[in-house]
Amino acid sequence: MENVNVIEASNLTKTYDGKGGISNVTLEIGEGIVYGFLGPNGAGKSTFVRTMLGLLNPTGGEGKLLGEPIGKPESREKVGYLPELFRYPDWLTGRKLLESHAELCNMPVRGRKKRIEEVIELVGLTGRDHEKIKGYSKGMSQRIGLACALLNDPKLIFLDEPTSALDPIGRKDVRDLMLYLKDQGKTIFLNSHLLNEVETVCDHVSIVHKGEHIVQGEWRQLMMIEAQVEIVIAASSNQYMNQLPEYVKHHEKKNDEGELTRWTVQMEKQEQVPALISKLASVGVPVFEVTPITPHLEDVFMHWVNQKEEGAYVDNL
Ligand SMILES: Nc1ncnc2c1ncn2[C@@H]1O[C@H](COP(=O)(O)OP(=O)(O)OP(=O)(O)O)[C@@H](O)[C@H]1O
Repeated sequence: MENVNVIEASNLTKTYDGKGGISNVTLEIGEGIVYGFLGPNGAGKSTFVRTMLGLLNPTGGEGKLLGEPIGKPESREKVGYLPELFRYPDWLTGRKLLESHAELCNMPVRGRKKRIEEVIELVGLTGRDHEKIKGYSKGMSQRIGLACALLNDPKLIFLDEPTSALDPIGRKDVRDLMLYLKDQGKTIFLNSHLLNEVETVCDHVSIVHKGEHIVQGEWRQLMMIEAQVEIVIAASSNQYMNQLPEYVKHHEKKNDEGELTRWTVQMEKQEQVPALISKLASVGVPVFEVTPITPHLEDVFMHWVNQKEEGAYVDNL
């Protein structure tokens, strides 16, 4: 099967009287990807999504959803959207809201009831769907919003900060739902300011900051901002650790564990890790353990923001 891009943006820009918004976003997202659009409040995430959905007119560039130019109603036919701030008529019950949504999106009458049951179950509102939205908690409101976004069985789903109003259990439920949708082959575009949320569910990530598209790539690769490892060696080899090769930027003894000692060693690149291990082995240092140290998520984020500010070309890793 031909691999079609589900989302395409080319220098897409939307500013408000020349200010704010988001500028020059270029990206391509294939089918079945969970894509994280990560940035702090005000970075331009909602502006980008609303522009892609044709709710705002771009001030520059182009975009396509499922092969159709943005702005055309066809581009939205198989798209679901959970806005960040939404208000539904709260005198309706959850079920009535879904029924009116089914009407709005022209769902065939046959099969509607079944689909409504399905989404109610999917978002965990079974048994609460006959209650008025007025009495829903924040978490339940978010769930009914998700149910609306999924009702038409979309191929592509935009979720704008879907867990920001939720407690840890609610967050986990939404995360599990995203993973379930991914398993179903859906493409998900997730706006989030939560590093940890993006890390848990997204394969690919864009980092956005102050209206700028900073970097994009596989999250695994974006995380490799430095190569830091913990090494456990025989205590008798400690002396050698003061004569490490030049590419070792920093090293520090963590603790003594009887016959063994634990060190942290920092290099510039991941590729230098095997070289260091060979070097240690070649001079007879017994290495018992080498464990990569994952950088803090905040450090990863700031690393890429600083790179951009220093003018480095960091697009498309
Ligand atoms: N309608 C508007 N008129 C003027 N400026 C706007 C408008 N909407 C957004 N902005 C500005 O554009 C920038 C990006 O806002 P946007 O809401 O897209 O960011 P965001 O990353 O989604 O943040 P948040 O998660 O807080 O909504 C901000 O500086 C914001 O003040």
